[in-house]
Amino acid sequence: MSNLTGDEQLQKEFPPLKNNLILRACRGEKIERVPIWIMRQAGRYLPEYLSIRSQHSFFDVCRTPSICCEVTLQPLRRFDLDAAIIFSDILVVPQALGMQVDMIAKEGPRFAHPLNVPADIKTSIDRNKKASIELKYVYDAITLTRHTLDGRCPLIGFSGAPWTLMSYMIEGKGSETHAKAKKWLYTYVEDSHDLLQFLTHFIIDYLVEQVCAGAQLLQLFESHCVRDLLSRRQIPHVPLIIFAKDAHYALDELCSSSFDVVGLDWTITRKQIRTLREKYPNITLQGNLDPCALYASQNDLEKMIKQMIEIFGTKNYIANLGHGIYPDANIDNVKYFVDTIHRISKDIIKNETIPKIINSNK
Ligand SMILES: Cc1c2[nH]c(c1CCC(=O)O)Cc1[nH]c(c(CCC(=O)O)c1C)Cc1[nH]c(c(CCC(=O)O)c1C)Cc1[nH]c(c(C)c1CCC(=O)O)C2
Repeated sequence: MSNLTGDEQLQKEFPPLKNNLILRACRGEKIERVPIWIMRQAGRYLPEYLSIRSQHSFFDVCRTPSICCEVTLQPLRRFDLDAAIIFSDILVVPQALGMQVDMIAKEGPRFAHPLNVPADIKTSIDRNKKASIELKYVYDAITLTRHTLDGRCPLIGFSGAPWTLMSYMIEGKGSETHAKAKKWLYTYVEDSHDLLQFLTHFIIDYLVEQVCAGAQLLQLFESHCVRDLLSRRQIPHVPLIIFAKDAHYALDELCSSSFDVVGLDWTITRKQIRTLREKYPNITLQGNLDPCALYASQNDLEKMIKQMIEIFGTKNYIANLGHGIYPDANIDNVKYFVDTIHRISKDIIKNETIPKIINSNK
């Protein structure tokens, strides 16, 4: 393991951290309230984000550190969040490798030339590209944002996982079935393996550089099947979160791999959560409120939040949605979600400690 954690980051003289709740939750330490952040917390449900997007394209926002920093901090001005996540997208990686990706309004990302056959890898991907060079704008944005945060809370870096990225590179856009990408796996076994291997190395360099630039946690997005790709690699010591959407069949694998935190999507049932809690008491779980719960009345929302905290418990837990927030989310309810998680969990933790103090005085 590299010794990067404290020392190299300190050389950048980042301001001291005032709120390390989420880092403590990742380590299963004592916390005074449950930490919360929201997937896609910077995004289209915020008018101030839409205002920036009316002047800059999506990838221009990602590539301009000052604008990226501004957008990253927007949700923190409104809500009492316990982490910031650097504004970017998982598809900056295929871009860095030489593929053209455009963000089309109301449709999502589109690749100009997706991979159709293995021969396309040679023409579309430049294997000499280095994550440290091609994605420097991300590291600059991370360093600037960490300074601007002024220690308010930790900054999360992220990447798409290899199979998710490979799937996008082949499908050329989001896909329900991933049939084209899965067909590759069966038809071009060696080429698929080789591409995944290459992406794995590139992504690990990318994550390491993000930590060097100031990222204090990392989240890996794997929208499909997952295998533990990081265990033997040199990721500097920051907590690693895996969020694997639709991975209900792989939860055991995720919990027994080398991740510190397993993010659960909103379809994971209470029964499954209870089982995971019993089997893996030292794994921190993250999630998993249905993003649609934000459409509910605050009364109903509070009930759902209470239930969620009851099932997850307050220890080894990071509250979040079970998927990225939707563009039509109700902003008042987002604030209510964040504040209610804090309020309810604070009360529970207080009540848990009072009887112990009384007992110890006896
Ligand atoms: C698959 C995937 C992508 N991007 C991402 C994933 C993995 C998570 C998941 O499964 O949703 C991850 C992502 N995308 C974005 C972030 C920023 C950080 C954050 O606030 O969480 C993160 C972490 C910004 C974004 N990425 C995108 C937007 C909206 C684009 C816009 O501003 O026009 C944002 C804020 C666009 C995007 N980017 C992607 C899609 C499919 C889309 C279109 C769908 C949509 O519109 O929500 C690829």
